[in-house]
Amino acid sequence: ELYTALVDLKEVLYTEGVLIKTLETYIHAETTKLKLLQRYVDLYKSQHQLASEDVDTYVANPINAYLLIKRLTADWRQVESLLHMNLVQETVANISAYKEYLKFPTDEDLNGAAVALTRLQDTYKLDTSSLARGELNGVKYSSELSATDCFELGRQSYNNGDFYHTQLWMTEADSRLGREKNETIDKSEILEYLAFSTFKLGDVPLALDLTNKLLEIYPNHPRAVNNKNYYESALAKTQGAHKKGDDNAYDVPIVSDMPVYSDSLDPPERTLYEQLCRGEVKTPVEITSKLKCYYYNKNRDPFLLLAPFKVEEAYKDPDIFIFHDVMYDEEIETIKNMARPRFKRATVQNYKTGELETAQYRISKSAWLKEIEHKHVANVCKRVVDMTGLTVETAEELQVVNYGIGGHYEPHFDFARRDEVNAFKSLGTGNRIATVLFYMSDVAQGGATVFPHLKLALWPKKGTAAFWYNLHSSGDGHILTRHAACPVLAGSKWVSNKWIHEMGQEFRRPCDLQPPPPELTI
Ligand SMILES: O=C(O)CCC(=O)C(=O)O
Ligand SMILES: [Fe+2]
Repeated sequence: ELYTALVDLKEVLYTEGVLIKTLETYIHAETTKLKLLQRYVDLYKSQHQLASEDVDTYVANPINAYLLIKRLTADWRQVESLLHMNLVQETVANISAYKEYLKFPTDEDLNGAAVALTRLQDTYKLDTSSLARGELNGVKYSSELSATDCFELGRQSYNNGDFYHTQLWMTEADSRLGREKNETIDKSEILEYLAFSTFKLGDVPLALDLTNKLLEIYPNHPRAVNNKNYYESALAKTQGAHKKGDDNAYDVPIVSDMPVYSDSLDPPERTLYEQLCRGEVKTPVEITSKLKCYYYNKNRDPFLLLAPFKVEEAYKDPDIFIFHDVMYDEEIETIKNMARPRFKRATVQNYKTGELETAQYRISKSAWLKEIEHKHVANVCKRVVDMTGLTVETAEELQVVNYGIGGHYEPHFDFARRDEVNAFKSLGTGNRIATVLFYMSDVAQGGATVFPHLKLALWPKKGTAAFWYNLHSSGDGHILTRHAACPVLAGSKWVSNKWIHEMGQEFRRPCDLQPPPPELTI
């Protein structure tokens, strides 16, 4: 599960470096061996040539006789030992040994990275050709993808049953192949996947066309021959149906042309979420016109009188605040270094069973840090008290999160809903009353925290923190605090969460006598 965070990719890059060195060493040894053999051959040839010119004279000479025999005994043993030298075995053994202590990505990682790319493609509406050119939203970052790279992306999508992206990437592979001097993949392979995904998406005439193209290359391709027959009969049926006026045209499974990631988001929420991620939706002016920025010192802490918090209101009702410069670079470095070796793939609580499990809708790595472990962690927690006026006695430990390629967290609530099994029960401190979300990095592109119901996007800025109450003062969950972490498009995103619980806040945030409107609770 390397694709879940960028930190691990650095280790993979190191592995690649070791493999390059190993291969170079092997090639060097093999070249030296071949050069030596070449030298023997040259020597043998020149002597042999000489002998062949006048065989009788040559063998009659005792020195020549001696040399000839020596060449095929002592010298030949050297040649044989060179031939026996098994450099391949040695190299392969070395590489196997590396598997013990170097990080190698798995096929699951490859699939994860491919899914992440296609997710970015959808969320940020990236067109396939630009992506293949190494461009992300018009910014050229990486090297280009070859036809075979595009083909592999298509194949991964195909294996996931995602025919929409199979078609996109196989089409791109085909057009790239047409421009390649040294072709990196066989056209017939592309055509086979392209035809089948096209068929699955319901375009039988095009699938037949593509299959015919494949048959031009390999007239006896067994699967293509079968498919051609199948498509032709499907089309014949269709034409019959048309004549009969049957509108249900094709006798083929027509799958939806857009992939379905998770069933938890209703389509309008997904649309808003993605629009916010792309920065296409702005918070309504009725809200933004009421927002203020100010200096703040709730606890009248003498230190804070000198350096009060810089607060920016991001939303009103529910109130969402941005605190500027509340985590220092030194603290961020400490926290990152402590988290790195403990990172685990982030889990989510199964809503029905209460079990923790990994899920496609939350892809990141996270670790928990205790206050007692380092003064920097303790200072950050103390700051949370000053910022919020709440106690952190009952809060969870600091959760550090790193998002890698396409890492994201789809819309969710931080609090536990009434019908959730076991949520936070073992903690015995009540529900998550408030969230403080520290941004520990800037993000080159993507990675906003968005609140779809509020049409609000918070863009990560290193050292700032967002703060909001998840619960109404009645203790009911606030439906409008639903939020998400958009996929990271470029760069690496680091955040940490301090989740503050209900218990102990009785006098700090008194309960309201007025219950909230039912439509705002969940
Ligand atoms: O990373 C973000 O922007 C939000 C993270 C979040 O919502 C969470 O971890 O609960
Ligand atoms: Fe959250």
